[in-house]
Amino acid sequence: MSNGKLILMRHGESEWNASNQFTGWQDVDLTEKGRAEAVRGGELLVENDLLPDVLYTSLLRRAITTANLALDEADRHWIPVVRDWRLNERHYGALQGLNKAETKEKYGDEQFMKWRRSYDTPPPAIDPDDEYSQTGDPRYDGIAVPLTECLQDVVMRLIPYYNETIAADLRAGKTVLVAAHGNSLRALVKHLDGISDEDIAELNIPTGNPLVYELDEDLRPITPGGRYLDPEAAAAGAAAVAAQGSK
Ligand SMILES: O=C(O)[C@@H](CO)OP(=O)(O)O
Repeated sequence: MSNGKLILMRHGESEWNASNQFTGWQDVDLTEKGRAEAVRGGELLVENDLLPDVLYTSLLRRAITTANLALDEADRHWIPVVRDWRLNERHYGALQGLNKAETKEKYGDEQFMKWRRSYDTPPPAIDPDDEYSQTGDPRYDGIAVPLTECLQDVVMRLIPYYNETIAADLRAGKTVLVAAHGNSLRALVKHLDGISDEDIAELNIPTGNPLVYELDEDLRPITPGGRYLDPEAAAAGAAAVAAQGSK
């Protein structure tokens, strides 16, 4: 049997994407534009004959709602769902809730980019009593809720999980939809494409645009970088993410 296909989908535009705030584990909703992106994502799945057999999501509303809207559009609302905190966005520590442009202005370009895109420098830790901390949130019962994470931390929580669960479904020939986040998907793409710790800084994932990977017998991408179902919108979307922080 040939391997299944892996479809990665970042959630549609969220309220805090629109207001340019660091989000991380904060559970914000989609905007109307984000909902429309999710529905368009579902249409693209149908147009490309890519109907998921199973859905993996984070525990965050923006990914869950994006998947629901896309799957409803594709008439695949009924497929099995696995939700796991390991697909959550990178925890943004004490930056959660802060405006990106103001943060860049206050700390300068270099520090801003280090916090946003360096592989191994986490932002300052959040106070567990901060209004934007997730400590004590019942959905994370039984796990050590992070107070901050760098991308390397996400790789270390996510890739073992991917290897045990999603990879097994792919080997069984399933078409797998992963609805997740900018930085958790950057961690997964880094692993799939073997991107270096330095080069991953340049990779940005657009909202609501399915990215499809066909995989060989070792689950390596047949086409490096995969294929966005709407490549033009993906290029514009990735450039917009890269430019966040500029006013
Ligand atoms: O705020 C966040 O959680 C992420 C994704 O929206 O932002 P960035 O692209 O700056 O890492």
